[in-house]
Amino acid sequence: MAPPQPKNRSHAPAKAGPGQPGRRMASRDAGERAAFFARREAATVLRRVLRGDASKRSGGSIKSLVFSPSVRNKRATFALVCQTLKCLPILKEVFASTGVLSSKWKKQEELVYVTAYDILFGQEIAVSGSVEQFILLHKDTFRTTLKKICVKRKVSSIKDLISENTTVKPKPRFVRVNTLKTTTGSVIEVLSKIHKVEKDDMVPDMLVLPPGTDMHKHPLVTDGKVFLQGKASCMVAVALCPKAGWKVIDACAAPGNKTVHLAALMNGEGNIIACELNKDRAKTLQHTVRRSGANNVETVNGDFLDIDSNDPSYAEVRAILLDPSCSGSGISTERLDHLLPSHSRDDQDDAGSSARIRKLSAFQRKALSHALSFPSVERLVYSTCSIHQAENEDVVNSVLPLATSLGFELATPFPQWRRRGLPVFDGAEHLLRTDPEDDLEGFFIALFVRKAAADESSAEPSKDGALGAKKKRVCTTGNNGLRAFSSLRLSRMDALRSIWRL
Ligand SMILES: C[S@@+](CC[C@H](N)C(=O)[O-])C[C@H]1O[C@@H](n2cnc3c(N)ncnc32)[C@H](O)[C@@H]1O
Repeated sequence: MAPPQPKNRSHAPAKAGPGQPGRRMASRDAGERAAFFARREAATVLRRVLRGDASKRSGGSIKSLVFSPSVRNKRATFALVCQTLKCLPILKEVFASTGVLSSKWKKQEELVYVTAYDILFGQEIAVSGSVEQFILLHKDTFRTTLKKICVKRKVSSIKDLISENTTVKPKPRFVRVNTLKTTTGSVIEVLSKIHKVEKDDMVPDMLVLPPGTDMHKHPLVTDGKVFLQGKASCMVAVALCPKAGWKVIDACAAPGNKTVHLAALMNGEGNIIACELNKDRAKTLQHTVRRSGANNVETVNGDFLDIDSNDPSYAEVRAILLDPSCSGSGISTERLDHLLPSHSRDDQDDAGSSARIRKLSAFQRKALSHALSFPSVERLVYSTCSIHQAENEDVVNSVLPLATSLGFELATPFPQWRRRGLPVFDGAEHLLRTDPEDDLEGFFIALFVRKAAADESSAEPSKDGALGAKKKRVCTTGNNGLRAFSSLRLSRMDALRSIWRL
């Protein structure tokens, strides 16, 4: 029976020599110490993940919990948490049939699971922690039970047992070049020395790397020259297409990936007000803004709904990006939710989850109506990373009478994109959906454009067919290969045709 090997573990297995391990920490070798601490860090993260999952509250995705500043050995912790989660149903079955999990161990069951995974399936480093000793004491019983489970399920190895429900198609790694700090050309030059790098054919400054490419610690990322942002997420700011110099609100902004993307699209010119309700997430937002080098972003820790749209300081807001809290059902694979116990219970449509979606969509409607009330807004993007109609088409449909009365209409971002909104009302074809099958996450984008602004912009071009003597920065969400903000002399009609396909 071949045990599965851990992936991406930075603490290499250390061979315990005769006479080892010593009883005191000081005498443990580096491998033992690393394993000892990694198990405890992983257990802390696992507890938060499982509690969030059990209560149906989002306690944060596995990734966000692992990559929080309090976790020191992120890589090892991430690997250990994911591997333990993959094995969790089997481990629970083993503990249930052996009956060794007394109330004493149940109090620290996450550490028991992590250690059991690590000693039974991962690295067999025996250290003198009490949980480690407990697992070692029963190791042979656990192995015998595992063999019986394999026989019962008719699989030849534990590896097969574990991969039964956890295999996910690998996706390319998308990265966005932060043009406030560097150029796409220079990033390609650096990355192509070690990876196959391609330019995305639709989103400017987006690069596509092979699945599994780990960029988390790459200097380009830590220096803020590159952001690890998915393609669908990047389509949102490109769809909004704010002009350099505009005043823009990012209404629900943390962690700030779209805020700094907007800043880059605006070439750092103009003013972005990035609003975030949650205090801790507002700090993350500030950190993201600092890392990006954007100096036209003002962060506000507060409720977007409390911003008075009639306050003269917001009278010049021309564009709003509204990416509110949502169920995250479109990025559940990315968030590794398929590893969570609730996923396997197939309770996605139970009463608790419908109530949660109803509550979210009520907030989304309120926030979208509020965004529409800003007097000078010309362009407004509403986006979610949800696949639920209740958070997407239904929200847009419910505000359409208000939007129409205020002079807005739906426009078509990325007209060449095939997958549009669910056909549940006239005009849903303007909406955009992305799907995990497109190798992306499940995102939804609606673009509202104020008719007066569109009409004014679509006035006949001047005699030379250009926007004016000066080169204008023009945003396109159009055809393959076009840059989002190319310094091109485009005729007004051409520009509008490719940008705001109404
Ligand atoms: C989906 S996330 C935004 C992700 C962000 N746009 C990005 O790309 O990095 C939604 C955020 O909205 C915040 N939020 C929720 N309600 C809010 C409100 N009433 N006002 C401001 N922010 C809010 C949440 O705390 C959360 O950080």
